[in-house]
Amino acid sequence: MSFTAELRDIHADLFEAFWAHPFFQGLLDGTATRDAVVHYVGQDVGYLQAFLRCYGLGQAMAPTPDWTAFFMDGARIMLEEEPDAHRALVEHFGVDYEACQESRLAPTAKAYANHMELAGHDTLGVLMAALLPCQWTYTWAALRAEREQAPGADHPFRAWFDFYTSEECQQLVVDYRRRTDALAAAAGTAERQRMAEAFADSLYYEVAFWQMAATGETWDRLPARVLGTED
Ligand SMILES: Cc1ncc(C[n+]2csc(CCO)c2C)c(N)n1
Repeated sequence: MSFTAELRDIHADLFEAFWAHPFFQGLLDGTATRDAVVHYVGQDVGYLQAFLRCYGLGQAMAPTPDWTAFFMDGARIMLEEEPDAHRALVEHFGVDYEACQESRLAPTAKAYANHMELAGHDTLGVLMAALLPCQWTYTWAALRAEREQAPGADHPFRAWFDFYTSEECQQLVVDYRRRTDALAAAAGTAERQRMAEAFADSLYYEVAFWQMAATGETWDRLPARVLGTED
């Protein structure tokens, strides 16, 4: 079994938790609240900028022109296409995408961004393993939603589904996995271990990011799960 197929198996529970999280289910059935969605997108703008910096760190480690092109193309897609998917989420609530960016990353978003950027100062393999869950979870969950719930053409978040289920995004997952598998195969035991851990941490943070949105987590407002007021 390939390195990434094995990680997918080991962490099937986290993929499931990502899918089943009430915030994501709320995006699917259209019941997500305005506050949660605006907080999510407001935080995600900063997260995406950290992701773009990681593509820069990847560029700095690119061993071949093919790798340079991979990171350049990834950054281009993020700059040109990803914002549209997110614009649809907030515009449904009459909120301007450009206006909703929050000035400070909340604890969970900041921890995730820091984790990815630190991986970008390790090896190319560790960086790729840290970045992979981002593309994989979103495209996997959006395809599953299309398959199981068939959100209609009039779904308020149609552009979100269209982007993450696009051929381009599906191909990115294939490419990410192929590259990560090749790096894992060439890595020694210690590096492969750090790759596995970087992947697991990012996957965990993907679920935690939904939770941050749902609880309105910020530095000033502790989430209910910390305050012990969650029922
Ligand atoms: C918290 C969070 N996780 C994942 C994504 C999705 N995403 C972010 S960058 C990117 C492109 C990778 O090449 C993708 C698919 C998001 N928007 N926010």
